[in-house]
Amino acid sequence: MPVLRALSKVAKQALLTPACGCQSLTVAIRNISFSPRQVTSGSDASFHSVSFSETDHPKVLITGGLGQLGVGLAKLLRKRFGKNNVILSDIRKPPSNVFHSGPFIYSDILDYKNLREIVVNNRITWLVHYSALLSAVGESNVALARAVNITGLHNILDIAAEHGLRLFVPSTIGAFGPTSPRNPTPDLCVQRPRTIYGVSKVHAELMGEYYHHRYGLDFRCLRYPGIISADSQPGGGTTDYAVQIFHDAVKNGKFECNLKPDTRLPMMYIDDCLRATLEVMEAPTETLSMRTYNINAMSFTPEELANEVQKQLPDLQVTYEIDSVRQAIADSWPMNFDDSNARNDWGWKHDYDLPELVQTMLNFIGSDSRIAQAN
Ligand SMILES: NC(=O)c1ccc[n+]([C@@H]2O[C@H](COP(=O)([O-])OP(=O)(O)OC[C@H]3O[C@@H](n4cnc5c(N)ncnc54)[C@H](O)[C@@H]3O)[C@@H](O)[C@H]2O)c1
Ligand SMILES: C[C@@H](O)[C@H](N)C(=O)O
Repeated sequence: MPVLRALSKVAKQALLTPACGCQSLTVAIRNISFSPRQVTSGSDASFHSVSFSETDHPKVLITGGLGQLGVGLAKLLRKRFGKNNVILSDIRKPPSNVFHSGPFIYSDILDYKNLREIVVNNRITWLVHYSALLSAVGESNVALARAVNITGLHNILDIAAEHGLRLFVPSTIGAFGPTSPRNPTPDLCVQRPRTIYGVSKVHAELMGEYYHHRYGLDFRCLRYPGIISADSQPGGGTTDYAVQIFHDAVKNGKFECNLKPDTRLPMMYIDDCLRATLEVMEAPTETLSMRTYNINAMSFTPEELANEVQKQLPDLQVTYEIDSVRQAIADSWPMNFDDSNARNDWGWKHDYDLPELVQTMLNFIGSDSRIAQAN
């Protein structure tokens, strides 16, 4: 007991003044008798208990890493920081190529103790929080979406604040709703989304910014548009059609679209999205005038995308069978995204517009299916 009391005293003394200048705070303790969930001051990562000066590179944990975006991000970060400095995690079993490409670990974000153990044992300094249920799948299981997207986020925020991590949480065009300005949608405006996904993402933006101002958490957030990738499948979103069209066009020459032909949404090729994520994580604190930024590349309708694909594959037949849930969601989302703050503050610039996107996707999927046919 005296040891615990002494440790508790040391821990209390270590509490510093939060960024807002208000009194030092201890975040609620979760089952830890002598280690208060303390958080330290300043809006920079420089106070970290394991700071970048102690290690050559950040030590990164990616949650929900087996979805559409995580594997690609791990590849990019491993190139930059070294294979063993980036740990992918998920609750699913990784395919063998992913398992053998670098460290993988089981992590359920609803298990706070397990998360904390991973962060401590691996001396994590950056946390990229990708676990989520996306918009369409969230509407089919609201209770699970609420647990993963909201309760899970609370665990992540507390772990990150307690261990002085730099935390990236993606938000989305889905964080806006029918009463937001839709063409274009600025960073700061009314946000009244009508999906559990959108509500949970607005909550994440606000909680992250609150922890930043109150406790000095180095929280960074980008609102991604719909992301289009060739080698990874989307996980139940409203923008999935813009990935599926390429696979169906190459394999069957036919595509049935579940959104109306004139549904305009902001979109981005995955390489731009992952690069933006790395860039905002590496941006010097003083360049960030905000903690949540819109980023964008292009904006198109299913009809415009189909026309561009048909320039390469003129025989492609496109029909429309509208999914009412997805259509209602899409109709409430931004048509165009104003990302001027990201461009001005930390130099965001996309590489892929619609023609390059289509060419790249067709090259990738075409060469993949040629390899499959040859085998
Ligand atoms: N893909 C897009 O178009 C897009 C656009 C905007 C924002 N985002 C955001 O980017 C992030 C990654 O998106 P994605 O497309 O890779 O999503 P995804 O649905 O493909 O993958 C999410 C992953 O989370 C995992 N997961 C679910 N419950 C979990 C739990 N309890 N613990 C740990 N992991 C769990 C799933 O197994 C899955 O692998 C998400 O937060 C998403 O909201 C994605
Ligand atoms: C836009 C994004 O957040 C995701 N692709 C979805 O449609 O749900």
